[in-house]
Amino acid sequence: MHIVHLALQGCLRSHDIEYGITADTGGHIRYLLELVEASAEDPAITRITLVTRAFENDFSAIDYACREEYVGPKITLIRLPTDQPGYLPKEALWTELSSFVTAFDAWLAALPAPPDMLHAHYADAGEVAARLHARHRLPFVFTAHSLGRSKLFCLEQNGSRIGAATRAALERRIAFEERAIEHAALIIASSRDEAERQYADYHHYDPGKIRIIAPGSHLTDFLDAEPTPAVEALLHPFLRQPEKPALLAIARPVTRKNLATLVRAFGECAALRARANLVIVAGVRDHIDTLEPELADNLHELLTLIDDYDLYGHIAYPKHHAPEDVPALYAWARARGGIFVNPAFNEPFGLTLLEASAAGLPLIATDSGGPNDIVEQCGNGVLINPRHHQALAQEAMALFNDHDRWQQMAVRGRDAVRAFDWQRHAQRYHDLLTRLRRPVVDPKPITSLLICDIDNTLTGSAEGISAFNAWYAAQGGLAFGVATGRSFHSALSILEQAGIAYPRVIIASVGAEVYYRQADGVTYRQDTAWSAHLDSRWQREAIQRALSEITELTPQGSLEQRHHKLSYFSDGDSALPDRLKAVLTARGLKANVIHSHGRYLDVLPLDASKGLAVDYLRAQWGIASEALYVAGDSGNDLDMLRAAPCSIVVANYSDDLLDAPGMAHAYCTQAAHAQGVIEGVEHFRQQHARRLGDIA
Ligand SMILES: O=c1ccn([C@@H]2O[C@H](COP(=O)(O)OP(=O)(O)O[C@H]3O[C@H](CO)[C@@H](O)[C@H](O)[C@H]3O)[C@@H](O)[C@H]2O)c(=O)[nH]1
Ligand SMILES: O=P(O)(O)OC[C@H]1O[C@](O)(CO)[C@@H](O)[C@@H]1O
Repeated sequence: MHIVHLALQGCLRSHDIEYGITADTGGHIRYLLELVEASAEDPAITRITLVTRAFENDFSAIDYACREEYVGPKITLIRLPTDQPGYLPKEALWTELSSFVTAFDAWLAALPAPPDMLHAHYADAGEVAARLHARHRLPFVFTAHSLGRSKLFCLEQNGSRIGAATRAALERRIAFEERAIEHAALIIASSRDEAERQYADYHHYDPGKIRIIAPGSHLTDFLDAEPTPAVEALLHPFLRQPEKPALLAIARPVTRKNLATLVRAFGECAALRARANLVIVAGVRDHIDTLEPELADNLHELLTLIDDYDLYGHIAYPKHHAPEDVPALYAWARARGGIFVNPAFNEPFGLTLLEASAAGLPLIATDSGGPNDIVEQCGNGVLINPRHHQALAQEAMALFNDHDRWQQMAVRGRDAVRAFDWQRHAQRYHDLLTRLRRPVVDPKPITSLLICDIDNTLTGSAEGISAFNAWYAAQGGLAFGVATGRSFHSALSILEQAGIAYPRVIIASVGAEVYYRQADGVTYRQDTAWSAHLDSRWQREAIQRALSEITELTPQGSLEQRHHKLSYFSDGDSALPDRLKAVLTARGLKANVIHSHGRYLDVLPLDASKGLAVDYLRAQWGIASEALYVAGDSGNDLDMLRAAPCSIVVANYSDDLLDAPGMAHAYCTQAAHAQGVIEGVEHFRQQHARRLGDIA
């Protein structure tokens, strides 16, 4: 397979990236280079070409006009010249897109065969890919890296003065993103926040086309890093007591990264200044005033704040650093019991958080964007509102004052961050590309339907999953689907991670959403008729208001809240659901309340539950009730298990499922997890065959 990656902005080269030399030379370049390196290891990938724009420059000694650069044995970087010869920031690149497309067309025409897939990185490349798609029907994948709507929203929320030119540039970028989202065959997001919140603000948002594959990082560089004399030489001249713990930030000095709030947090908290140093690594520069205006303005603001708070001797802000200094910078901070801080107004994902975690630094990060996912998965930090500098200072002091907590976070982060792995990313990425190119044809017609819960029903045993996949592949007209409390993206992520066959249908968010797999075998389409049906009797705001007064309920994280699902943690009292229903009824409100695992409590429209969604599907597909199998293990599976005649409870069940009323007909398997599912289906098939035999 030949994959062509398009990435137009910033200073892209094969090695020694000058991060921060321009506002657009940042994480997307690291992401891209590390992705293609991992991608090239797969023998199925025969060739990878990175295509960018050639430009002349006077701000760096590197030649960015050179037409071709070797990146690796299968990887080449091609630079295509456009009408204007000089460097252009991403806001001005749109003027060159037409001539870039013309140059790309000529390059394409000279290839012996068209590439198998295009992959566009960031809005401008997304627009180029959409135009190429219109001409050549080349399928393309889109990775936004940072979405314009989230940025605009954050700037507005922050009360920043948005000039007419900035607004126009953002609106153009958003229009490009809309076109890329509309025409891409597949969108790769890095986090649930990005897939479910950031993309959701777009008119062409189509959740079924988005897959979350978290990036990796060259973690070993950071896991094994040690402080170096070079880093000491960079930092120590700034600091009166370099041995003190440090708050460390590494980010391009763009407004979105909000480094000024970090300086304010430090400058205004005397206790923090007494306790720690502040280290800000914000790109590389020779003269501030020769940088792009946004970078120069932000650096001027930082210097002014440093001066106003008189932070000399307490803060380091080196002018230069080499790529190999970066792991050593984190290690230097770890050796002093430091903390990594990312106070961005919005961070789409945040590669620095992976790097810091691997280096063993606890995190204080913005609660807006990808850090939600990273901190939840790694359990090694706290999220803060990036507008509240006092909260940042308080959290830092609390962590510095609790060495055991610091230590736990450091250990947990180093361990958990290993899940962010480029090899695994590349495997899932290639699998999706292969399926897009050669769709798997589903057997028709569907004669029976198996709906399984995911967690602890399908998952829980790797051998069980292999057996299930092999068994399912041999089933003719049986369609397999899942019904889960997870969101659609979270469900797909766990299925892909666990290596479970792609379901034909996904009933997500406890029955609140239904998605069907498309003919391409990869993407899904949401059932909008089901959503419209749920809308009719759902008063979300009023229900949420009423429940906010119930002290035994604590809302789950914001990503668990869906349009048709409100999720809480309960105090475990089994009488709580009935009390909640009474509270709602007293206000003329109605909802379905589902309690599971003793602590999760989901409030759904009266017409939504796993069971109701399964029944809707059965009716739609005309499946006979004896040909519908459902399998589950816990409380939120109860209503579908009760309703289906072929009801399978896997041996490892919980929530006293079998003692619940209406479950006498269920079959409890001997085998646990996915093996139990196979056993259950076979059991009901044999039972059915015996009955037919008896009748005959
Ligand atoms: O002075 C600096 C500043 C940054 N970096 C490196 O540059 C990368 C920055 O990546 P990231 O923290 O992810 O931020 P962005 O540059 O803003 O990258 C964009 O693209 C990334 C990849 O998709 C996403 O993770 C981000 O959220 C998105 O804003 C990291 O490896 C840093 O170590 C340096 O080496 N030196
Ligand atoms: O701050 P913005 O405008 O969202 O842009 C994000 C920037 O981050 C990057 O990913 C940096 O690598 C670029 O693609 C882009 O210029």
